[in-house]
Amino acid sequence: MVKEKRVKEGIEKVVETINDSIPIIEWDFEGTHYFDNGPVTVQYLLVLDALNFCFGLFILDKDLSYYHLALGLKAALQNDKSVFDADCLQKYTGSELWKWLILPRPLPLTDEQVRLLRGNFDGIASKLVESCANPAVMLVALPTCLFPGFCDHTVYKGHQIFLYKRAQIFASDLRGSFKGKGYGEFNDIGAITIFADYIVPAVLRQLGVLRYNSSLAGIIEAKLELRACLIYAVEKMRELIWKKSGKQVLSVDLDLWLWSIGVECPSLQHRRTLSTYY
Ligand SMILES: Nc1nc2c(c(CN[C@H]3C=C[C@H](O)[C@@H]3O)cn2[C@@H]2O[C@H](COP(=O)(O)O)[C@@H](O)[C@H]2O)c(=O)[nH]1
Repeated sequence: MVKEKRVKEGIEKVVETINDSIPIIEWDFEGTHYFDNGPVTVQYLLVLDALNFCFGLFILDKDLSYYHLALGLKAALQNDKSVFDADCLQKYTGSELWKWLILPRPLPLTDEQVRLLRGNFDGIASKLVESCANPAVMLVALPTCLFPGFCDHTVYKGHQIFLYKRAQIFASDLRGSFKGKGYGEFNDIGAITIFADYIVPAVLRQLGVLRYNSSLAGIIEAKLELRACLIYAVEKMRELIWKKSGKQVLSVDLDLWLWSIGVECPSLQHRRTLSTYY
């Protein structure tokens, strides 16, 4: 599916176009996220990223997107500051969730989403963050241990592959939201890779880095390969920028740039994916 020489050519072209540095996109450029500079924001982000999947289910409903989730949770929190307390989270049912998110219609699979929220949640997300010495690495490791819904790994041709999209987004969201301070202070953010969803591979395809036949997107194995190739290509892109200019760009910044291109390009062709992992 991916030819290394072509990937290399595609990456060289992109790096040349952006003049060895990536366009800086501000976190929450859309203005959709809750922020109060304290532990409630951490709780909000953990709940958000626990549910940050399976918008692919709304394949028949183009009006619903990630933004409905971010805004719905924000509105719920503005209405009641205790809405994400652990004892409340324990009680929600799937059908309660969609009413609570003020969505125009019921969401499929919400019972599964709520089950994942309950997970091993023993209360306070900010304490989880405070307990991590190397926050980025630990914040990917801990949720994947504590919450089965974050365990975005699979076996591929006899090898276990770890992608951990949503756990990594949680760490990156903390950093972005708190602007690198307090709960968002990370000394190891460089350890995080790009977040392998179904939008950024399509952006890299549009930019000429990845080439694939869109009919492949229906096959589970091909989807996994695509997500893995995305991570590979972005690591190569960072490497090339480093070699050419000595600049150390972060995958989280590359992600935000590429993701923002994807969500702001209505003509971008990507298949939404039915998965609780991404
Ligand atoms: N690679 C990558 N994928 C991301 C995000 C985010 C959230 N980023 C926010 C955080 C701060 C920023 O300002 C952004 O607002 C969501 N997604 C994924 O996209 C898909 C949305 O599909 P649709 O249902 O069509 O809206 C879905 O799989 C969702 O999990 C990201 O950052 N990177």
